[in-house]
Amino acid sequence: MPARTGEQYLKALKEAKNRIYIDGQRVEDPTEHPAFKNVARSVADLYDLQYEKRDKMLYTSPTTGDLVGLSFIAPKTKEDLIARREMFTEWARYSGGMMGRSPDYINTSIMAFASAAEFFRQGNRDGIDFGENIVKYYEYVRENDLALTHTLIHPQVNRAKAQHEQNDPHVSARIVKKDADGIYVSGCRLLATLGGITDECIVYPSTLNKATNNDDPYCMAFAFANNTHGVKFVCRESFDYGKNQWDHPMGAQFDESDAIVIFENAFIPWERVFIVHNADLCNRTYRETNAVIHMSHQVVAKNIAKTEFVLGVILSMIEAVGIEQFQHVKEKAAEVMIILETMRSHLYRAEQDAKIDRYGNMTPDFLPLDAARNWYPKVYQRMVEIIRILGASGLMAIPTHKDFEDAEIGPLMHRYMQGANIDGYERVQLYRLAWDIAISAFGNRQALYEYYFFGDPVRMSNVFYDHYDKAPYKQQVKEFLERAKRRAGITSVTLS
Ligand SMILES: Cc1cc2nc3c(=O)[nH]c(=O)nc-3n(C[C@H](O)[C@H](O)[C@H](O)COP(=O)(O)OP(=O)(O)OC[C@H]3O[C@@H](n4cnc5c(N)ncnc54)[C@H](O)[C@@H]3O)c2cc1C
Repeated sequence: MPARTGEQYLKALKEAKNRIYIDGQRVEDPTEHPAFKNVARSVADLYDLQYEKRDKMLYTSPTTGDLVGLSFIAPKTKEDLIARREMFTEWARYSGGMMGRSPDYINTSIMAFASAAEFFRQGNRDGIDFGENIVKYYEYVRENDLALTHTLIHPQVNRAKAQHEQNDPHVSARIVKKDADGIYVSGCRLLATLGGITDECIVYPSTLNKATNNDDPYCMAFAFANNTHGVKFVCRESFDYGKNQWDHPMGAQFDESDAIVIFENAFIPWERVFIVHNADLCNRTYRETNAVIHMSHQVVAKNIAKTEFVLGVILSMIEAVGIEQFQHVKEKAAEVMIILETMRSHLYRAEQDAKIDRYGNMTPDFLPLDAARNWYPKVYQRMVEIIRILGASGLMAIPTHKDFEDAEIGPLMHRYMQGANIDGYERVQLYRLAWDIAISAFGNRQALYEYYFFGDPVRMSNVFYDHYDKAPYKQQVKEFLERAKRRAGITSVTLS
């Protein structure tokens, strides 16, 4: 089947009857429910965008010849990588980078997993070829253009203990039974962003939390349709308050929702299982399949689009209230410009230094992408802080559209909310956008998302440190000190 249209996506979501819960109630139809309908519409728009810009966003499927989404491509050349990045950028720009979980994020990972089928074959058992399973699943998702969410982490019960050591070892999702047809899973996993409105979910091993063999029952990778019997998605309360997009420009369109996923003896057929009872494979999955690199490529492209958008908001605010001549204002806007240019440099270096990996894919250089994904969680916090510093009271003097419509106070708002060269109506709309990025529940969730979505940045930085090639730099210093000793005519010091 060729790439989906928005209408096809919405129809499938409506018909799936996934078990989604919010605020103590089952959601019958997310395409009509106030917490999900607007963001579902945004995802539908992304699918439609693939057709509006088909030359940039679709490619010919190697198996069916249909035109499918370019985010699924297994890149073979640098041109493929660049084309894929341009596709990521198109989707990211639609939301100003505020939809972290547009489907391209997961699409890149299943492409990498399928390319690395031999990695999954290391876990083959009982006549089941896990490598074949992942290849077939990738092709199924690509040909049906499905939207996927994923869950990586165990519930936050007691982080000082492994899963098998927990007081209640049945909290985190685990394999409770296996038979000739598949596995049965019970327990809980976190945190499925977009889970309320996706077609399927993948349970992945964590990128950071390494397990021992004692945790084997928790060590698995599998996929399932969201309407699988025995699966529930419990979504957090919505930050889409049912307002119009003028009042809530972000929350009313892009609140992706985050869901707790609960399994109650859920049956997963073998063909959807990729790793079973195997801590060793789980610990190595991301690095050895290169999935983390392809996902980082999407993330960095998305974050460049996000930085462009935040910069645009900051520059518009500066102009709106005439604060451009102040030194610290320029300095702060320049900070965001420098973040943008630095992120671009990371991306371009990663693409420029890309190489064919052991699976035959043109794979970006991980080091600059890894640096960018370690850095952005911190600098994003600074970007929204800059919006707050430059916005000041303007971020609170934000009457709603209804205020502007009111016969009595509307004219007052037009006049008293005006900016340097801008009418009050337009200025407030701009500042409401800034508020929704930097102040609102939606905006604060974005900041938390950027900080944590790829894993705990503290532990990520430790992994970065551990893998970094430190020897050349220590050697340089050693040689420098040796030279100083030679020049000073010192050979050794005798301790008295
Ligand atoms: C908005 C949002 C969306 C997300 N979306 C998804 C998603 O779609 N899919 C998904 O799978 N996950 C998602 N996540 C989860 C994300 O992967 C985790 O938040 C991240 O891996 C950190 O894990 P945690 O939240 O369990 O924090 P914890 O691991 O519980 O950490 C809590 C605090 O304790 C510290 N800490 C805990 N253990 C250790 C340790 N061993 N060493 C050092 N410090 C430690 C951490 O530094 C942190 O400060 C999302 C998270 C957020 C906030």
